[in-house]
Amino acid sequence: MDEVLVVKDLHVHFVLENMTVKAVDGVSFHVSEGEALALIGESGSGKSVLGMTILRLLPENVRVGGKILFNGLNLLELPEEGLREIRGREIAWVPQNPATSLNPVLRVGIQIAEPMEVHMGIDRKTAIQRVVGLLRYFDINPAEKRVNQYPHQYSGGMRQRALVAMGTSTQPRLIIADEPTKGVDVTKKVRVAELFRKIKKNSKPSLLIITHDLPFAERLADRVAVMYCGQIVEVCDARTFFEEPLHPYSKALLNSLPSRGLNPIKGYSPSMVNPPEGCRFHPRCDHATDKCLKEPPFDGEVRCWLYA
Ligand SMILES: Nc1ncnc2c1ncn2[C@@H]1O[C@H](COP(=O)(O)OP(=O)(O)OP(=O)(O)O)[C@@H](O)[C@H]1O
Ligand code: NI
Repeated sequence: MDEVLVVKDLHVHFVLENMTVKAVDGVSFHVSEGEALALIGESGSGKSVLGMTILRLLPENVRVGGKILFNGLNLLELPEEGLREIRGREIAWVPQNPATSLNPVLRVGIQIAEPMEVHMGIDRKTAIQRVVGLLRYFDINPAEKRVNQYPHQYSGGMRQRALVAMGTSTQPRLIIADEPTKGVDVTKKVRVAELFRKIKKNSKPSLLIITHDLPFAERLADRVAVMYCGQIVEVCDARTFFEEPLHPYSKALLNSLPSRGLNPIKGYSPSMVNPPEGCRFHPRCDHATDKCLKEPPFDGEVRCWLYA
C-alpha cells in the first residue's frame, strides 16, 4: 500500500528561557493510503504537538528536526504558500475544541462552505448547496434550517460533527483529528466513531486520529501507535494492540481502562525537560533491569529491551 504520510526521526523542541521541552523526541511512523492510525498515550505525551507539527501550526520558539513526507514531499521544507495549498485541501485538521474552533458570529453553513470556496474555487451558492448535503450526511437535521443557524443554536454533538464536516468538505487525502471525542458524552462517542468510519469507507482518506480514548481507537483504527514521553514505544495493528500488546506501557494503558479493571499506571508522567535515562518508562516499569536504567532501547516496532 502507498504510504501517504511518512514521518522520519522527528524532533520538536520548545526552547524556553532556561529549559528545552522535548515534546517530540525522535519519532518515526507512516500512514498508508486509506488507513486509520490511532496515536494514543497519556496526557502530555506529545500527541497534539506531533499533529500540529505536520501542518506547521506551532509557535515561533520551536525547533523542528527530521522529515515529514506527504506523498513524498517534505512538508518541513515547503514554503508557507505551498503549505497553505495543502492545508485545508489535501490535509485536513479537525481541531480539538468545537467551542473555540467555530466562529460564534458566523452562520455554520458559511463556515463549512469556506474551505470549498477557497480551495476548490466553488462559488458561494453552490458551496452552500453542498453544505446542506453534508449536514444531512453528518446527521445535522433539518439541514435546510441548520445551514443558516449560528453555532450556539447547535448542540455540542452537532458542533463536533460540524467541525468534522468543515475539515472534510474538500475531500482531503489525509485527515488529522485531535481528540475528536473530547467532551462528547459516552453515548455520542459511538456516533463520532461511526461518522469517521463512514468517511473512511466512502472517501477512503488516510486518518491520523489523536486520542486517549482507547475504546474509540478500537472502533476506528487499523493500526495503533503508542506515544510515551515524546517517543513512540510501540506500533502494531489494532487487533494486536488490543489483544496482546508487547510494550509494558501499552499493557499498563490497557489495564487502566474501566473495562479491564481500572488499574491506574503507577508513578507519574516523566519530565520532557530531563527525561529519565535509558528507557523513559523504566521508573514505572515492573520489568526494568539494570540495562533499562542506562541504555535507551532501539527505536523499532517495540521500544523495549524485553523484545530486543
Ligand atoms: N508552545 C509550547 N511551549 C512549550 N511547551 C509546550 C508548548 N506546547 C506544548 N508544550 C508541551 O509539550 C508537551 C506535549 O504536549 P501535547 O499537547 O502534545 O500533549 P498531548 O499528548 O496532546 O496531551 P493531551 O492528551 O493532554 O492533549 C507538554 O509537556 C506541553 O506542556
Ligand atoms: Ni493533545
